[in-house]
Amino acid sequence: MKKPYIFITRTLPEEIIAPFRANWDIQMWDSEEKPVDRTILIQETAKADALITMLSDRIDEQLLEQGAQLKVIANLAVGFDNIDVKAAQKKGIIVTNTPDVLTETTADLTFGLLMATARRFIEASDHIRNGNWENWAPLLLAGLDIHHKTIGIVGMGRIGRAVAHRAQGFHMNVLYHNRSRDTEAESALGATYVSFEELLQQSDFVVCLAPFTEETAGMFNAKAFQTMKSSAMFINASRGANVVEEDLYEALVAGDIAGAGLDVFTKEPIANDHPLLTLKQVVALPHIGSASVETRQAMMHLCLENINLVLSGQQPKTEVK
Ligand SMILES: NC(=O)C1=CN([C@@H]2O[C@H](COP(=O)(O)OP(=O)(O)OC[C@H]3O[C@@H](n4cnc5c(N)ncnc54)[C@H](OP(=O)(O)O)[C@@H]3O)[C@@H](O)[C@H]2O)C=CC1
Ligand SMILES: O=CC(=O)O
Repeated sequence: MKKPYIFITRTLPEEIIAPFRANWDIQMWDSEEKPVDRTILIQETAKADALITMLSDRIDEQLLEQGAQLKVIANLAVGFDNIDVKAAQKKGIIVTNTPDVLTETTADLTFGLLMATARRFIEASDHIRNGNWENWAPLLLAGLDIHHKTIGIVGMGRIGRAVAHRAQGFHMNVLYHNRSRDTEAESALGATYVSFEELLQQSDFVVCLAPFTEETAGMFNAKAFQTMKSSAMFINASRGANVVEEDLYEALVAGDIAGAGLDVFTKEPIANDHPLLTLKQVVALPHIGSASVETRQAMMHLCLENINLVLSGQQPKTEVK
């Protein structure tokens, strides 16, 4: 019998893939960093029983139309805004993602990014490397305190709750905003539910962890930044398109807010001459929220496990509904 054909849109470590080669015919795009050519992806989709995709791959209706025998798409991410899930479901194709296994790692990075922005880690490191450190000085690279401040989390889901847990350790006052209240998070984390506007008005650190959807697109715009305290900082670790980047730039230049920590951008990779990158009060990271070796391996294992379950007629562990 013909083995199922699996196409992976980036090169993943062979030791993770190897155990599956006995039962599956597996091909990988031959680059770890460069995205697969669209034409190749279309050709591969036409042959594949399963795809492992990256968040940078656009899986739209046109592509899905080619998937004559495609049964499952395993996205190597918890976010799935790169996939037209409705179109996949219409074709009977199951979509899976990688929740939970990346929650703590992404929360670590998000809180670290908040700290790096507030305490000016990157500027401080550059200060030494550029040979500018002349002496200890009373206000040299003085930043903002984090402990006992107010953090406002927009998107108090799995990662948001894990960030709130870290904030508790810093004795922070935790506010959150979701579309619906999470009373469990309120009692477990001492978090207070507020409207989006109240969160913006009261928080010292506004942290975006809501997924990219039609509702969240551009929710951090000029009005939002003008509602924030001028001493507050904005941290985004979910999706760049939740932010109007031109408005963020203007807000930082005008002093409407004090700084921004960004792991995600509307266009990734962001151009290295992007105006945001010219501002010293911006800490920018190349979308590395879940990037620990252990977690990326766990995400790969989960993708493979989901495919295995679907191809053997069972329910995947983490289907996107
Ligand atoms: N930087 C990185 O590398 C990573 C980024 N991510 C991003 O983080 C996101 C969150 O992941 P995770 O915590 O697992 O997801 P969850 O689904 O657990 O949490 C998302 C939260 O967002 C809330 N939400 C949804 N829509 C809105 C809205 N319109 N306004 C306010 N809140 C909203 C949801 O609550 P409710 O439904 O009640 O509104 C929910 O609490 C992912 O979608 C992904 O984009 C994830 C991993 C790594
Ligand atoms: O951005 C990363 C994800 O897992 O979603």
